Amino acid sequence: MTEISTKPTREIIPPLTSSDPREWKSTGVQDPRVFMALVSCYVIAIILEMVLLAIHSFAGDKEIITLMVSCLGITTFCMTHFLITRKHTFSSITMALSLSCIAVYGLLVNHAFLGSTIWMLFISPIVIFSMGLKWGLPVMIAILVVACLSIFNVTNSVAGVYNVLGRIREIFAFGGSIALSSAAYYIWEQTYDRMRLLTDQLENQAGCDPLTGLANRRLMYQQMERERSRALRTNQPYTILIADLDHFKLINDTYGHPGGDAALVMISNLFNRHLRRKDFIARWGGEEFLIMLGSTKSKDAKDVAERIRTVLSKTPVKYGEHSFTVTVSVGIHTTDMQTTLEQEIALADECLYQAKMRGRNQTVSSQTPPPQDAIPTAV
Ligand SMILES: Nc1nc2c(ncn2[C@@H]2O[C@H](COP(=O)(O)OP(=O)(O)OP(=O)(O)O)[C@@H](O)[C@H]2O)c(=O)[nH]1
Repeated sequence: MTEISTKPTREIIPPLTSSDPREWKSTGVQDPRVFMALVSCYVIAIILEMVLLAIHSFAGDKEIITLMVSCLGITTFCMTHFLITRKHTFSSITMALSLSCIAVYGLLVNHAFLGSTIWMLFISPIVIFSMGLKWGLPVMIAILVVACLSIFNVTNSVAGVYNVLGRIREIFAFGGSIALSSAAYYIWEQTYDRMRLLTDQLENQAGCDPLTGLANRRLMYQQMERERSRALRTNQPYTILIADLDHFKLINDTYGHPGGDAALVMISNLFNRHLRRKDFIARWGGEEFLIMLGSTKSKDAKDVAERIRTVLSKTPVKYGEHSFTVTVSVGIHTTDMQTTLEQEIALADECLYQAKMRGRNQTVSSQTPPPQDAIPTAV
């Protein structure tokens, strides 16, 4: 008996919006909640810096005031960049690196800037979550090495107040924040990947026809809407084919419902094999398929439909010891970008009806001139 595969025969494209920081680099932050969370981080950093600035202004320490004003300027610049582009990688890395430099500078040059390395504890999560473990961890280790060299080379009066144990403690805390951030990132990545896999599986199941593994109507509408926006943007027309198997009731009556199912699976796989990966195909109804050919003009679409029709009529369906052929009628409509998607589907359906009326096992396009005998002759 023909083996019935219930595996999806083609990859279902997941929605574009993502909460995965690994994708923000190219798409920018799409999720409004994540966007607001990141903006809040910048606002909190600005408030903290303003409070520190106010305290040091009160104390009248000019050098620290200059450092705090620099921090404030950098954070404001990074937040503005993020608000405009919605991409946070550049902003967070700029902020993390420049604040590290200021912290190290404060430690080395300004002896009163005690505890500046404490601020570096915030830098590890920002860098690791922005760049990922692959790049973030080496960057953080490099910053840690610089911090070690700096903190143990302090020759000014800080050295007196800041004993060796204190320095070791600060470096240990900084190293600990790197280790903790890396572990948190790793756990998050594993959990996110697992969740993403499960979500994709659920989405696939919700959008798939269980028998053939093709997209169902719901998913097909989403894919068609996406292709339609692309076509309107690029001004490249797409074509809709509606293919309906001929006399399928007879096949069910002759070979039973399982025989009909085997034919549907074999035909779906055949359609898939003869279409490009960028074309969309769905099981539109019982023995009806809707195919959307992206960037395809009427003439080329007609060739594709003819090729599918011919191949199908020559390929026998094997079911147990039975072997039989199935034919298909196809309605074709190429968009003129003026009508709605529903109207275009209706026009392709009208062509399918014409193909059935003209005797089945044929293709009819809305651009095909009607047969000679249908044109009334002038008297
Ligand atoms: N085996 C099987 N049959 C199905 C499935 N869905 C619909 N059908 C059958 O497909 C047949 C469609 O019959 P009709 O609508 O009369 O069309 P037809 O016999 O193909 O005739 P034309 O379309 O006019 O050529 C019905 O017998 C349905 O039971 C399915 O999932 N599996």
